[in-house]
Amino acid sequence: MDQARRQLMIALDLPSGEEAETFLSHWQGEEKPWIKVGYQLFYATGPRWIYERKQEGYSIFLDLKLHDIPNTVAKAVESISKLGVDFLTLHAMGGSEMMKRARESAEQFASSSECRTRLLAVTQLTSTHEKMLHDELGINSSMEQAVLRSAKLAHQAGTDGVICSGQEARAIKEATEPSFLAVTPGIRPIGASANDQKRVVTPTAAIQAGADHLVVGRAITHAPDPLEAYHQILQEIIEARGKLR
Ligand SMILES: O=C(O)c1cc(=O)[nH]c(=O)n1[C@@H]1O[C@H](COP(=O)(O)O)[C@@H](O)[C@H]1O
Repeated sequence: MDQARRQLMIALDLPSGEEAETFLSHWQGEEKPWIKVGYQLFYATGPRWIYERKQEGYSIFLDLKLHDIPNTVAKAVESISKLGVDFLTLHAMGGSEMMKRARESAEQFASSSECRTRLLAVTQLTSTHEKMLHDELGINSSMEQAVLRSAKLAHQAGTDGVICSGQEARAIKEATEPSFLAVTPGIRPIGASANDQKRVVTPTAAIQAGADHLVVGRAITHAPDPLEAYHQILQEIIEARGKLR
């Protein structure tokens, strides 16, 4: 898979396995895209569907945003690791002990170290803005400080990277290390509606900020021609990468 395709992940926020498969048939004859499966599709289909897609050769990001006591999360990671998914999310707000136990489980239950499920910690959701952080969550720092605090905690606890907005990707890389993954949802091509997202950036801005992967849902899934929308974003990634050199 070329670099740009590896970087672009489609959030398959769709209601059933059947609809997801019909949607993915747009890519027939092309390399399989990276797919992210979140609450809606996972609760509709379950682990078997994920396992089957993995067997078909999809790279899968399972976005279950685990957040519970350390033992419960460790046991969940144990079950999920057996599916062989590539990425899995958990909330950094669950704390360092929870994240460490998750990492231990992922290592223990991977069928080999190359296929260990990589753990990504959610810092602050991209639907959160600074006023919400202060007024609703009781966090009295700036958004960047709050995100960096979670990212450093996740890094120390042994996660492979974080979910953040492209607005914070650069600062996270500087505060941790370049290989610590910055995966950025809240991607909006110029002119696209932000919907419920608050901290949005364009594909170009995310690449310029050093994002490793871009998660794109509605800009592709709701497009009249999803494959064309996917290719337009791929092209934008390729051009932005070209300008980095
Ligand atoms: O963990 C995620 O993937 C995630 C974290 C976050 O902070 N913000 C966020 O939007 N996401 C997910 O990324 C996708 C974004 O979808 P669109 O807004 O439609 O592009 C959704 O599937 C969200 O669940």
